[in-house]
Amino acid sequence: MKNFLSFADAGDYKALLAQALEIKQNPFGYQHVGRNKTVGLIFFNPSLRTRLSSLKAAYNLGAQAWVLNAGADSWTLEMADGAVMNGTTQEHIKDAIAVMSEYCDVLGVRTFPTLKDKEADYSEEVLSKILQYATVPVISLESATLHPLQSFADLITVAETKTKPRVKVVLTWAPHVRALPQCVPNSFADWFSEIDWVDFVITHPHGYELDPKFTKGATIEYDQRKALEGADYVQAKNWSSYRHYGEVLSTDPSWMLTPEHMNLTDNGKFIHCLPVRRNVEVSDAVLDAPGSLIIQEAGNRTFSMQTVLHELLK
Ligand SMILES: CCC[C@H](NC(C)=O)C(=O)O
Ligand SMILES: NC(=O)OP(=O)(O)O
Repeated sequence: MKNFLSFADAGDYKALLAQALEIKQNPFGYQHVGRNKTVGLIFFNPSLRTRLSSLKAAYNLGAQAWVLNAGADSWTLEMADGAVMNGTTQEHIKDAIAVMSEYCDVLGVRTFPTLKDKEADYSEEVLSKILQYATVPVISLESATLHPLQSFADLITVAETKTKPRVKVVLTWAPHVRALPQCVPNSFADWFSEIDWVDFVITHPHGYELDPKFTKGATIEYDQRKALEGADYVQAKNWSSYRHYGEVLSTDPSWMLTPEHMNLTDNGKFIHCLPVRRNVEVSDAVLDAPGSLIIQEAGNRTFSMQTVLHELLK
């Protein structure tokens, strides 16, 4: 593993999953790997789970860690190569990333999409610059198109709770009051389309089709109720349109997940990456039900990150 940016970087996902389940059972058993190492975390956007679970993962592994909120704690960064920096930007990203690489052994970076410039976002323009200038391995803490640490934690959660050899996993779109990135659903599809013991279904209104490069192997079902029939796991998440880039095409409240929706499943368990707009995306009754795994799923963010750090630092 050189960097951790997508499912492809997981390599043998079965081995990585087994390692994660072992680390979860023995979280302090690998401190020789992190001793005398430093984890750097740069956030260009807000975070609770990713920020805190990454620190916890570093400490579990015996490493030190620092966090930088780009633009708030640091100088205003210039992203354009060749720019004449006589305006409001005070430091070029090429200098900032090269310098931060001097202060850590692995660099985690969160860089959300613009949701305005589809070409820039889907070419991962900012992450590509970071990869170009970093001199240490890079971990995506959610990039412009993917969120691999979240999807890996989701896989850990499903694997450790499933009671059947093969499970039906459904990703359903949910309404929201804002335009959100496609990163979480793209990444969930990037991972769950490839797991050989999962039947993977994506359901959403017309116009919310994700980039086909992530949804190969998934069944796309526009009828949410039909998609939910017999599901073992349901992940709800809002995303803005990929085709009509960044647009909110629907706020249809009938897509909000309720117990009536979950009654269509096969005693299905519920997951959501959080943060969630309660009673807009998903009802309290679903989020707080015995079959809701949202807190266990959030807890598994520590172990997805700790496993990746172990692979990159060992
Ligand atoms: C983990 C989720 C992060 C982000 N959520 C919001 C609210 O921006 C998203 O939807 O990608
Ligand atoms: N799920 C997740 O990544 O949460 P944060 O955005 O709070 O880190």
